[in-house]
Order: sequence, then C-alpha cells, then structure tokens
Amino acid sequence: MIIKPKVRGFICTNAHPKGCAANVQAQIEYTQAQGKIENGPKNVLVVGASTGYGLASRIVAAFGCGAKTLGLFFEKPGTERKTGTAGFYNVAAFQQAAEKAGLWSKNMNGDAFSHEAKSKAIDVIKAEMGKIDLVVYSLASPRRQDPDSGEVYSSVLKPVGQAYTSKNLNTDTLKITETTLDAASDEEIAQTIKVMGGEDWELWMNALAEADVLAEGCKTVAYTYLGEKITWPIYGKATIGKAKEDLDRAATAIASAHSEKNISANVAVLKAVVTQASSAIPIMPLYLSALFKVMKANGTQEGCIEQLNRLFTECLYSDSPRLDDANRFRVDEKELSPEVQAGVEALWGEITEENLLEISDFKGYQQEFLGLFGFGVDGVDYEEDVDPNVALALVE
Ligand SMILES: NC(=O)c1ccc[n+]([C@@H]2O[C@H](COP(=O)([O-])OP(=O)(O)OC[C@H]3O[C@@H](n4cnc5c(N)ncnc54)[C@H](O)[C@@H]3O)[C@@H](O)[C@H]2O)c1
Repeated sequence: MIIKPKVRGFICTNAHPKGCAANVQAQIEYTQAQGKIENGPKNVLVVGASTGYGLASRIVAAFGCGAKTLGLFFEKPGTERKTGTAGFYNVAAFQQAAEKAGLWSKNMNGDAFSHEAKSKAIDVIKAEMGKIDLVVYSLASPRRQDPDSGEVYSSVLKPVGQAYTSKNLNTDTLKITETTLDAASDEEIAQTIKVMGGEDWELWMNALAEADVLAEGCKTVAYTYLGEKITWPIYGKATIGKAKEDLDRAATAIASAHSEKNISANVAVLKAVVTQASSAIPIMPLYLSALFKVMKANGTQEGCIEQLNRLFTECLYSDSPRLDDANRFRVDEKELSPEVQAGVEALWGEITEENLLEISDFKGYQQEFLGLFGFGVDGVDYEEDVDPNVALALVE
C-alpha cells in the first residue's frame, strides 16, 4: 500500500510504518549518543509507552540505561487494507531495536485503567522481570472507565471560573479567529480530575506494592505541564490544570503509603511539545508555533527525547535534582525562562493569518505534527509500497 497522510482537523487518521520506525530509530540514536546513564533503573514499567513522552521515557530507560522495559499502551494494529496507529508502529520498531540490542522488552496493548491490565502486568513482572525500580506514568486519555463502578468519565479542555476568549489557529484552513471557550461546570472539572488526575497512578502503585513487585527505593514519576500566562487560561489554570494538581496530591499519597519500601514519587514538569495529546488542545498549535520560533532562534528548542534524557540525568538519577517547592522535577526551565516567554508574548501579539508562516514556526509545528504519524520523515520513500500489517508480539 502507498500511504499518504489523511489529516482530519487535529488528528491524522492513518500512519506510515517506516516513518514511525525512522522516528523511533532517531530517538534511540540520540539517546545512545548521550552516553550511558550511570545508576539508572534496571526494571522499568512505562504506562503510556507508545507515543510522546512515554515512548521517549522507555527509549531512555532501555537504550540509555540498559533497563528491561514493560510497555503498556492503547493502540490499533494495521491490517492488509488499513494502517495501524502510529503508536503501534512505534512500539513495533522499538521492540525490533531492543531485540537487536539484546534488551529484554515486552508489550501490553489494552486499557491501563482496568484491573485486568494491572494484574497482567504484575504476572509478567513476577515471571520475567525482577522487582521494578522505576514506574513511569504517562497516560493522556480523553476517557476513563472506573474499574470498580464501571462508570465512564470524560475529560474536557475548558477554562475554570469564567469563559475565555483568545486567538486560535485552525490548523487545516490556517485561519486565525477569536475563539471563546465557556467555563467548565463543577461536574466537568470533577470528571476531568477522574480521568487525568492521580487516582489511577495511585491504583497502579498500590497494586504493584501489594503484589510485592516494587524494589526497595523504587521511583515513580508522572508528567505535567505548567506553562505561563498565554496557556494558563486553557491549561495551567483550566480543567486539565486542576487534574494535574491532583497528581501533586497523589505523589505525596504514594510516597507516604509506601514509605516502608522507601518509594519516591514525583511529578515532573515537562515542556510543551507536539504530541497527539497536545495538538488537540485549543490555542496550543499557535502557542507551539510561536514557542518553537523563539526557542529555535536562541538554540534551546527540545523535543520529547531531549527532555527525557535531561529528566533522567538532571533529575531522576542526579544527586542534586532540580526540584521546585512542590517537590516536582523541573525540565521546563528553558521554556519558562523570562527571555523565551517575553519573546513568545511579543510574537503572540503580532501573529496574524497574513504573517503566520513568516513570523512564527508554524511550518516546524506542522512538520512535527505529520512526523508524529510517520509522514515527512527524512530518508523514507513515500512512493514505496509498504505492508501496513506490521508484526508485534503482545502479552495475551
Ligand atoms: N505534550 C505536551 O506538550 C506535554 C507537556 C507536559 C506534560 N505532558 C504530559 O505527558 C503525558 C503524556 O502525554 P503525551 O503528550 O506524551 O501524550 P500522547 O498522546 O503522545 O501519549 C499518550 C499515551 O497514553 C496511552 N494511552 C491512552 N489511553 C490509554 C489507556 N486507556 N490505556 C493504555 N494506554 C493509554 C497511549 O497509547 C499513549 O502511549 C500526559 O500526562 C501529558 O499531560 C505533555
């Protein structure tokens, strides 16, 4: 099959297996070029391991530290007539590279919020891994089914307290319009916390501890974004920000519930990058286009893999981790530097439909967006007939 991108709004409904594989390979090579990470983890569980920050976490754990990794995700395989999701192809490429490098690695495709996923993971850990010394929690999901009540909760991306009007870019038509987002109701805030807050992270850690598969001194980390003035009304101080505040509560609860094992739990604050999750957030594509312009100009631009290498070496496995007063690891310091934020604010005020391509890095944004699905990747022949049905062994 010849595979060309099918973009619908903020998602691309297909993916290119070879482009995804090339992306994964580039992240592996970047990590290897940084050199081996001393005192890194040996047995790692990554929840949300197929794309974005979770995939990069797994690559650093495996190829930077030599760890065994168990990855969980929610993806679709390809068939003869339909492509699989990008995450499925990413994991298939990761698995091939891990095998080639002699690194143990196994994969589970399913609903991480379920009890079943937790007990399956525990079985694999017990049978094949040894005790876990790092749990990465990197889920981004619009929905969560409560594993006990069966109730399904949905997250919303809305401001809290009052409606918010801002310029917003339609990434299909390249039209910039004023968009007003209504304030979330209390029910919507509560549902978003149920989905993207810390409850499931705690359930994972409790299940792993109860099954006695956590090593003494095991670390666990969950990811958040804080941002600054431009994004606060739709992220930091909005429904998703409320859910992310709940991660801080969960981190404290996890550490205190498992203090006998000396478990450390931290939220890590990462920079804004293009992922399937972030491209769905209103305002973000325009913010990212401005941010990339400024960060590329001053030489500080980073993607998932650069961020994750620094999270491991400068925070998780450093004797002097960069922590804020809420005990969060900070890897977003370059994005939040006063110079970068001032540059973005200035650009934000100036961007119009007419000058979008000229003064912002929308081209860079768009390239990274297509790249998420394996399109526009250097060295890939998009005229080649490729088989969308890529093999990947999964834990049954
Ligand atoms: N993208 C950003 O700019 C940014 C910045 C800072 C922090 N973060 C945070 O990083 C974390 C990961 O986000 P991302 O941007 O890498 O997202 P992403 O969409 O690239 O990855 C989400 C992952 O979760 C998995 N997943 C979703 N629902 C699942 C389910 N029910 N069961 C199993 N797996 C499931 C997906 O398969 C995928 O592996 C999120 O907590 C996000 O808030 C993102």
